[in-house]
Amino acid sequence: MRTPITVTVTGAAGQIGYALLFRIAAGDMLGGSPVRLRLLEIPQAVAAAEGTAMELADAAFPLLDSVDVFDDADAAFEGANVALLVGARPRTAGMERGDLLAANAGIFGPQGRAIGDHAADDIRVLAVGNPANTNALIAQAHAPDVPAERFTAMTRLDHNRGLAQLAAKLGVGVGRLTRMTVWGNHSSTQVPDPSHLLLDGEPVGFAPEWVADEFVPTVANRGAAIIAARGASSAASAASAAIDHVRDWVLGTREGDWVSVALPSTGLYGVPAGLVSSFPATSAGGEWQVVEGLELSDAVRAGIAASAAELVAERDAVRALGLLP
Ligand SMILES: NC(=O)C1=CN([C@@H]2O[C@H](COP(=O)(O)OP(=O)(O)OC[C@H]3O[C@@H](n4cnc5c(N)ncnc54)[C@H](O)[C@@H]3O)[C@@H](O)[C@H]2O)C=CC1
Ligand SMILES: O=C([O-])CC(=O)C(=O)O
Repeated sequence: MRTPITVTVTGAAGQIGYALLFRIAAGDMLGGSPVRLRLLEIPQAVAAAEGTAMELADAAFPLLDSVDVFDDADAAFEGANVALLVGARPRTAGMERGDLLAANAGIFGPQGRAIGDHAADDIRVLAVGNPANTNALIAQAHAPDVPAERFTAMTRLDHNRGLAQLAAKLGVGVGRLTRMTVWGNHSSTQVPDPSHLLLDGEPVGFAPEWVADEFVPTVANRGAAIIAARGASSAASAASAAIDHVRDWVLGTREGDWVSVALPSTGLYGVPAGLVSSFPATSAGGEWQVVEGLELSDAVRAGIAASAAELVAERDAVRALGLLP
């Protein structure tokens, strides 16, 4: 039997956690490797996480080696090869963006430190909890001994939402489409960009008016549309996107395709170095490589700059609160 891979999931008793854990345990994320799950929750939600652990046992997944529940980050990240940071402080009525950033810095800073102190040397981190990009940056800044590029944030749901809209527009299955791109922050300033899309390997053009007036707003506001329809934010689709992100990172992206990943910028495409921003990227050998040299329209270039400015403002707000080392 292959060596089990240790996966720590925070916010395990939440709605994304409930969808995510069963997919991981079923073997959807790690190419058939056995998995050890370590679940982190706040003390009030530990009982609920224990209940989910009981259900995971009852599903009798052949690849599930063990499930342990913790309310202590140091213990939860011990030996972790993959960390899925899903638990976050949601925005509540009357809460300013600065309050939200501060509350989450109080979660992601200590978790970053615990990852640096306790995780395995090959740790790979995906921040899902919002504001995901800045939460990834905060965690990364608290783990200086871990290579910065091991900290990523999730824009794969936006990427997949974009693919779904394009497939519907073209009247084809999503499996025939490659090279969708999302740039920037996982927020309403994100830049969904279909300009490099291929259908069966061939370029497809879209009217700039349709892209600007329908496609971009539909993808960027899809999270809010789901909340309006469901009365709760996207959960199973978010879990599915997290599975896609980690699977592609560990096992590699498809030949000829790329995906959207928020990772620490090296300055490419004018995004200030260090910000965790979404780029088109391929993965091979367990490492993301940003796709370089793409030609960008003026609209996309301006959108990337505006989304980067929002990320700078988020970073500076956290820094001003003394929450970045
Ligand atoms: N990046 C993306 O594309 C998406 C991100 N999200 C975000 O994912 C996050 C989770 O969403 P849901 O599962 O629907 O929320 P939820 O509220 O159902 O669950 C969150 C869980 O996190 C736990 N938690 C809070 N603080 C924690 C801490 N310090 N350590 C461990 N656990 C902690 C809570 O007890 C709760 O069980 C939210 O921030 C949401 O906005 C949601 C959809 C898409
Ligand atoms: O909008 C939200 O609150 C949840 C989210 O990040 C998304 O669905 O993209």
